[in-house]
Amino acid sequence: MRRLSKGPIYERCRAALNEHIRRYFVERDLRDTLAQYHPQAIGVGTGRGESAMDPAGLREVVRSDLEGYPEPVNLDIKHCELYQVTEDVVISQMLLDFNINSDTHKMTLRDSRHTLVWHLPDDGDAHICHVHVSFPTDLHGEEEPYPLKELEEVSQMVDNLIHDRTQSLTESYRRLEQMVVRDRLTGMFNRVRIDEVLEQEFVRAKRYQRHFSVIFIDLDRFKNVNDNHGHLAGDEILKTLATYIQDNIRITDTAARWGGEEFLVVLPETGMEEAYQVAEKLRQAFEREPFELDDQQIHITLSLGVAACQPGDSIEAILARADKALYEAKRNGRNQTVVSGSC
Ligand SMILES: Nc1nc2c(ncn2[C@@H]2O[C@H](COP(=O)(O)OP(=O)(O)OP(=O)(O)O)[C@@H](O)[C@H]2O)c(=O)[nH]1
Repeated sequence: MRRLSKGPIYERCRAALNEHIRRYFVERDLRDTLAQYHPQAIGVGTGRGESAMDPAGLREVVRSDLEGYPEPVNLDIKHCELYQVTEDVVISQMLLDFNINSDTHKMTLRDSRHTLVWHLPDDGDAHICHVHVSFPTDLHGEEEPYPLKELEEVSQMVDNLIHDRTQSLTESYRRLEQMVVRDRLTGMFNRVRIDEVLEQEFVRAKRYQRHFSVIFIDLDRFKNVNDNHGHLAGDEILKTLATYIQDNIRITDTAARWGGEEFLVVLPETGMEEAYQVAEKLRQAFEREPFELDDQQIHITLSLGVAACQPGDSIEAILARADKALYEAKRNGRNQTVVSGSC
């Protein structure tokens, strides 16, 4: 634990502490005060003991304090120190004298110690994770009334808790993202993700005068497969094709299920000629792959349409050309690759 006297962490924590003093002791505003507490904040003293070991308990103590005496509190901050515990956890410790003197309340408290554990995330506001208040009147013998050491342990615990929560949030976010950008059946990216990739590729190609190509891939006479062998068999073929495409493109290429039995591959840094070769390699190898359906071996073919980004293009125009090329491939008898324009 290191005492802070200057630097960005010091300034940030000092500003948060000043704000806390204003909200808690001057404004006495419950909502604003509670907004500075981390949802998992616990604590409150006095002495060594803690009276609120759960977040709801702590909030209740704050509420009854502020509602019990809503007037600004006269206070004299006699001493204030900040200690850094970890990269984003700081402890502030203040020694205060209070003086409340109204018609209904009269109280003077000297040398009250307020210790707060702050979490200062890189990407968010500072929050109070732990509060400890102690009054010297609670001193028994040699007992340490301001247990910094213990708070260090508590802050470590809070730090771990926040770390765990962040991890589980990241995991939930990842799962959610998977649900949003992945196709349920094949596990491939869906339209949402490929649209983003197209956008990025398009911007990059335009800015740096680079090129890229796209390939539409469509199963031939797939309806027959569904009709003759059932929808589940059709699903298996879609899954096989998805894996097959993934396994046969470069790591820098992105493939997605565009919809139904149609797939799209985006190939950065790839001109028409090269994209055509990729498409043909996929087509020829897939044609050779036999499928075992209802004790029959069948071969399924692909039709492919290729287009490359040209100067003055738009994403819609590139996709429209690739789609037109695919349509040509179907019209010309299927099981072939057609490029839009010349290679
Ligand atoms: N099993 C299965 N079939 C699907 C899925 N999505 C689309 N299909 C089927 O894909 C077939 C597409 O039929 P069509 O558009 O007539 O195309 P096609 O039979 O492949 O004929 P061409 O494209 O002209 O060669 C339909 O039978 C759809 O039901 C899916 O998720 N699973």
